[in-house]
Amino acid sequence: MWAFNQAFHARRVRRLTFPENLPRRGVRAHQWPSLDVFVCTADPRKEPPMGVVNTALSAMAFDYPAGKVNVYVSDDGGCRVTLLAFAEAARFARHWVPFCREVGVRERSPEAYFAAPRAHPSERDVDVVGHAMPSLIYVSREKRPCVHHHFKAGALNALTRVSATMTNAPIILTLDCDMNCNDPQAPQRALCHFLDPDAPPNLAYVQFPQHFRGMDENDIYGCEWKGPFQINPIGMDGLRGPDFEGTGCFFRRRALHREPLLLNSKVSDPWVYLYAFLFTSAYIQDLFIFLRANGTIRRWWNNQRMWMIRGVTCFPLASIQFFFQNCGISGSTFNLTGKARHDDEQSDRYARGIFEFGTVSSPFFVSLATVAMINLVAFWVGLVRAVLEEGYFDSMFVQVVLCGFVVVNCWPVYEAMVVRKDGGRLPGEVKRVSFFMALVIFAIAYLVSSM
Ligand SMILES: O=c1ccn([C@@H]2O[C@H](COP(=O)(O)OP(=O)(O)O[C@H]3O[C@H](CO)[C@@H](O)[C@H](O)[C@H]3O)[C@@H](O)[C@H]2O)c(=O)[nH]1
Ligand SMILES: [Mn+2]
Repeated sequence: MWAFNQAFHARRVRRLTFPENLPRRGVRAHQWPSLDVFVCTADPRKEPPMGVVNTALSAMAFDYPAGKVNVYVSDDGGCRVTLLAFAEAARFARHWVPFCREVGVRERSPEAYFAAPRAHPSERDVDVVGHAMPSLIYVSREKRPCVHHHFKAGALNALTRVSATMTNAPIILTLDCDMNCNDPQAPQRALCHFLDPDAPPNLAYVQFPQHFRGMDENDIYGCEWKGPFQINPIGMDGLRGPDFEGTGCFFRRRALHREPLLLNSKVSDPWVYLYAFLFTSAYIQDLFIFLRANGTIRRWWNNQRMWMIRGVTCFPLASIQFFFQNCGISGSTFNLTGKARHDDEQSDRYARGIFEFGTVSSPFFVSLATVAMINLVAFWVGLVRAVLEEGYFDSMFVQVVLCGFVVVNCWPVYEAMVVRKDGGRLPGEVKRVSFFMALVIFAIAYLVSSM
C-alpha cells in the first residue's frame, strides 16, 4: 500500500489559471466555445428538486457569454415536480442571472447565496429584456424493463446524444444534482487549460476538485475525501493526469467520440516509447535466448513468424474445436498428421525452404490469408493517408508500424497467393474465401468506425 501510494507524491503539479489573460492571448469572449452543462438527478425524494434547481442556476450564472451556455437537466425520475420546479427556475433565472452579473455575486447557487450572512445590496430593478439567457433543457429518457438503463452513466450517454443534436457544444461540464458551482469563472479556467499551447493536444478533460459542505467540525465520518479529491489528483497530474471524479469535470466533446487507447497513441505520447521499448526489448531478449541455444538469426526470424501464424490459425481453431466438443455439439476428432511422402516436387520445395500451401484447402490457410490481405491493405491505406493527411501519421503511427511488421512476416503468403505457379501455391478456393472474409471484415470495420 505504502509503495503504491508513493506514486501520488513523486511529481505533484499545482496549476494556476489566469482567465484575465485569455483576451491578451487573442481569445476574446465572442470566440469562446459554447458550453453544454449536464445535471443529473434521479429521485425527487432523495434529491429535492430545489437542490437540483440550485445546481442548474449556479451554472446558468457562470461568467460566460450567456448565449453560449446550455444547461441540460437529466431527470431519471421522470418527475412532474422536478419539471415544474424547472419551469419556475427558468423564470427566476431571468432575474437571477443578470443580478449575479451586476452585483458580482460569487456564490451563484441561490441557496448558498441567501444562506450566507451579508449586507443586503440595494434593491435593483433588473432589466431582463435584450440579454441573451442560457438555455435550460429538461430531458427525461425513456426506460424499458428489458433494457438496462445503466444509472448515471446511461443518463450521461443520453444527454451526450441529445445535446449533440441540439447544441453540440465542444465543451461539456458534468454535474451531480447536489452541486454548487462556487466559482463563476470555472469555465474560463477550464478554457485556460484547453487553449494552453503547451497542453497536450489530446487533453480530454479538466477535472475540478469536489469540495464538501455540511460536515461536522471534526468530520467524524471522514466525508471530506481529501485524499481522492484534493491530494491524489495533484500527484496524478504529474503522471498521466487526474481521474474523472464523476462531477465538476469539463470534457472536450470530441474526446467522448474516440477514447485514446494504447493503439491510438500519438508518436509524441510517452506511452508509445514505453510500448516500443517493451516490444523491441522483448524481441531482442527472445533473439538472444534463441542464439544462445545455438540458433541462427534466420531460424529465429522464422520461429517468431510461425509463432504469429499459429496465433491466427491453429490456436483459435483448436479453441473453437475444444469449445464445440465441450458443448457436445461435435464429437472429439483426431486428425491424422500427414506423414512425409517422397513426392519429388514437394520435398524439393521443402529443401529450398518454400512454404507448402497447396496440398489441402484447409481452413488454416483461410484465416492466415485473410489476416495477410487485411494487413497489406491496411498498411498501404495507412501509408497513403499518412502522406495525404496532416496529423494522420502522428496518431496512427503505432498501427501502421504494426501492420508493416505483419506484412513483412506475411511475405511468403503473398508469394504463394500471387507469384507462385507451383503445386504448393495457395489454392484458388482459399484465395476466394479469404478475399470474401477480408471484404466482410473491412465492411464491418467501416460501419463500426462510421457509427
Ligand atoms: O439512475 C441514476 C442514478 C444516479 N443518477 C445521478 O448520479 C449522481 C450521483 O449519484 P449519487 O447517488 O449522488 O452518488 P454519490 O455516491 O454521491 O456519487 C459519487 O460517486 C459517483 C461514482 O461512484 C460519481 O458519479 C458521483 O459524481 C460522486 O459524487 C446524482 O446526481 C444522481 O442523481 C442518475 O442520474 N441516474
Ligand atoms: Mn452524490
